Amino acid sequence: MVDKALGGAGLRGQVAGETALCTVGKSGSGLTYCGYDISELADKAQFEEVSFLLSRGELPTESELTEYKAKLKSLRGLPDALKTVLENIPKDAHPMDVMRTGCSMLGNLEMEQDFSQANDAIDRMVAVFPSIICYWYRFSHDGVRIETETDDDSVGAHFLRLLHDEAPSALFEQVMNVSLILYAEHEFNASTFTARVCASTLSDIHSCVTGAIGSLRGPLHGGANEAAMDMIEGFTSADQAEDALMGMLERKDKIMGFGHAIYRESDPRNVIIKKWSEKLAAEVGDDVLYPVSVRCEEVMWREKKLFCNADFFHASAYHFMGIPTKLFTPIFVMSRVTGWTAHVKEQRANNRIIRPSADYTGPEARSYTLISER
Ligand SMILES: CC(=O)SCCNC(=O)CCNC(=O)[C@H](O)C(C)(C)COP(=O)(O)OP(=O)(O)OC[C@H]1O[C@@H](n2cnc3c(N)ncnc32)[C@H](O)[C@@H]1OP(=O)(O)O
Ligand SMILES: O=C([O-])CC(=O)C(=O)O
Repeated sequence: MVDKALGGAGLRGQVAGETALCTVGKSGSGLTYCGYDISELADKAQFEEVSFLLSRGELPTESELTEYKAKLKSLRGLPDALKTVLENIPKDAHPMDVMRTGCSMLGNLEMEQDFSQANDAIDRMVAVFPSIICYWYRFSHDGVRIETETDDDSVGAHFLRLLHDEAPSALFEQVMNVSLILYAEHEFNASTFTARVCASTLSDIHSCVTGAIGSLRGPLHGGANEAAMDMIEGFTSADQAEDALMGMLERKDKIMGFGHAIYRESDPRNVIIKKWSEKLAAEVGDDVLYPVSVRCEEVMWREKKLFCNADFFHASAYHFMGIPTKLFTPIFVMSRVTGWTAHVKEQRANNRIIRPSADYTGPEARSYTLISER
């Protein structure tokens, strides 16, 4: 039964299915993965434990984690045909389009033949997505063909090494770890719903993920971290940021990195990434971007009761780690692939094709006029 008050545009407030993977805005700090609170996971877990949890349903034991990480390490290499495709994508392409093409090409080369192969396909995507984006980025921007098979212990360190050609500091590796955990899963958000709709037709897992990447690309969803960065780096001080923001609000501009479709008062991921952004600011000696970000947060709450979502302080955090803005949303992909694919498996396990109805608002029935008489 649809709640009329909440229903309508954007399917807001309507239940579109069941999930055992995640709660958003219900218990604990407001976000849980398979019952585990996000703040505890971000504080204590490795991203690979979370990835294992989402694909296997339980946290790994120590030996399972060791084996799982060894498997991910062994899957970081790129097939030659995929390298060729990546080398042909222009430098000015959008990195999310590179991810979309990379995932789709992987599906051509390593097709999921039947659903029993899902976990192998998922592990491969988790392991190889950082290689895909960095191989393209370094080839198109620096003119080098990088070796993507590294010995780094974590997905986050692997990504940073490929990007910067050196092992990351312990702090940077930890921030990447936290970031990947925070972005891993979020119930029926737009990109996950895309993946589930695709899965409901019994399509293959690479098609589901390719579609989801397309949905995540938009600035109202994952693309907001890049859009937030574009905005804050234009501000020269906290006071100037406040003036500019007041003007934007006056003009009714949408402020990227603020607001949420489900959370009403805060996004539990914000307090976590904000803390790490502050640590990074101190580490790199920033005295502009972090204070500017904090002022934006204060102004938005004071003026509009709008709060930072997961994306806002990710912008400064990634920037402090020397990550180019256009790679921000691909990092989201590297993480959310775990949530998307868990939903694909959940959809498959209890499937009915997703096919809602529409209220018709077009013309009344009318008869066809021959083209010669129009
Ligand atoms: C990881 C993620 O994907 S988190 C989301 C990332 N996206 C962004 O940061 C983009 C900016 N934010 C937004 O566009 C929206 O807040 C969304 C898309 C996240 C949610 O959209 P909705 O569910 O429609 O928002 P909601 O119903 O809470 O909006 C209420 C009002 O606040 C306004 N509002 C919401 N967010 C913002 C914002 N960031 N800036 C200015 N106004 C806003 C809306 O325009 C709406 O006003 P209206 O009723 O006059 O149209
Ligand atoms: O849940 C949403 O609508 C968007 C979001 O925060 C996410 O996908 O992480």
